[in-house]
Amino acid sequence: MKTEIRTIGVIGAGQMGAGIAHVAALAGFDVKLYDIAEDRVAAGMQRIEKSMGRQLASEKITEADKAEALSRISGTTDVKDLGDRDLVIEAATEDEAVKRKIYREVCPHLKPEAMLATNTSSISITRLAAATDRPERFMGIHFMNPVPVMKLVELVRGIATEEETFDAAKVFVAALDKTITVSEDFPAFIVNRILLPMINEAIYTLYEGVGSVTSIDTAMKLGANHPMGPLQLADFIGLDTCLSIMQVLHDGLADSKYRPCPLLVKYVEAGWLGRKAGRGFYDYRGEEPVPTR
Ligand SMILES: CC(=O)CC(=O)SCCNC(=O)CCNC(=O)[C@H](O)C(C)(C)COP(=O)(O)OP(=O)(O)OC[C@H]1O[C@@H](n2cnc3c(N)ncnc32)[C@H](O)[C@@H]1OP(=O)(O)O
Ligand SMILES: NC(=O)C1=CN([C@@H]2O[C@H](COP(=O)(O)OP(=O)(O)OC[C@H]3O[C@@H](n4cnc5c(N)ncnc54)[C@H](OP(=O)(O)O)[C@@H]3O)[C@@H](O)[C@H]2O)C=CC1
Repeated sequence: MKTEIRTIGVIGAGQMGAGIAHVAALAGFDVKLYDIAEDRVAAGMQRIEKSMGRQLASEKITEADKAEALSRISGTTDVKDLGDRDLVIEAATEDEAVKRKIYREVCPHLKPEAMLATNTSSISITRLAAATDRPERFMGIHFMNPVPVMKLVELVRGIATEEETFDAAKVFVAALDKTITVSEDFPAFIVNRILLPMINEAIYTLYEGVGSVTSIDTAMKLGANHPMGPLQLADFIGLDTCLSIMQVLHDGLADSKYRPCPLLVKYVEAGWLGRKAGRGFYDYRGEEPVPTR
């Protein structure tokens, strides 16, 4: 069944869902942004407006581009509104139970030929596909944060993903002017298999008192030319997402080297989830970010 993608649904209006809606609308696709609560959808729409404002300010887009793109995005809390979509991308919380529940709710409303994809950072595509009614038209389309800026999209096929699904995804990602890399379906794929253990090691470096928040981030920004320090990046990603990815690696690869740092667990238990919670390894509630330890 050949899939021509013209209309997009995005599930989850958080930082990634909003970013995916942003780039798809700018590329000319009609987008419906779904979340469970009106205030979440509204927050996602505001995030998109702000992010397009940055691109306007730096003359990456024109006022007309912004206005046309925003007119292509509509928000909804009614899952039935996704029934006319050619491709639905799930970008909800990195929690397998949440994702599986979403698929059970959404699939009965989708067109038979619609594709369903997940922006998961780490979870088995094959296992998630088995929770849908369309494993042959399901795959991982993994954007990077922040979506409007990062060139990479990681494509991951499940064991049942059909070739025309993969082909349609490649055409869609190319239309967004993104570059793909293809990962096999193993825990955390390529980017996060390499990046998150580095972030986890930075948290261990802090936990063991080898360095402070400032000295660790300065070391990697100036010593390894990273654009963000690893602790700053962890806050940017979200400490709950970082912990989920480490748990997927630890459980999936059964190697103690992936055990999440106890300090990361503590921060998540405290609700200090990073930028999105106002506080993580840095406190973002003042003028400038201030280390929290
Ligand atoms: C967890 C997963 O599953 C996978 C992942 O995503 S892992 C995380 C991958 N992402 C990274 O590693 C990001 C690392 N950080 C960076 O690349 C940079 O710090 C950054 C691009 C985020 C910001 O760059 P910077 O030079 O420090 O700041 P700044 O100059 O303000 O921004 C550069 C551009 O990015 C844009 N930008 C910055 N932050 C942004 C955001 N949160 N959302 C949208 N655009 C943003 C700015 O508007 C600016 O765009 P223009 O050129 O159009 O003006
Ligand atoms: N953060 C990052 O740097 C990256 C994350 N990802 C992946 O993208 C996905 C989203 O991450 P991110 O945007 O950071 O997460 P966020 O926590 O920012 O956003 C998740 C969104 O999903 C919503 N949500 C929760 N449950 C449901 C549901 N049942 N139906 C619809 N929406 C729901 C949340 O609402 P509420 O807040 O009310 O729970 C929230 O708005 C995850 O799978 C993550 O691993 C991929 C690349 C990078």
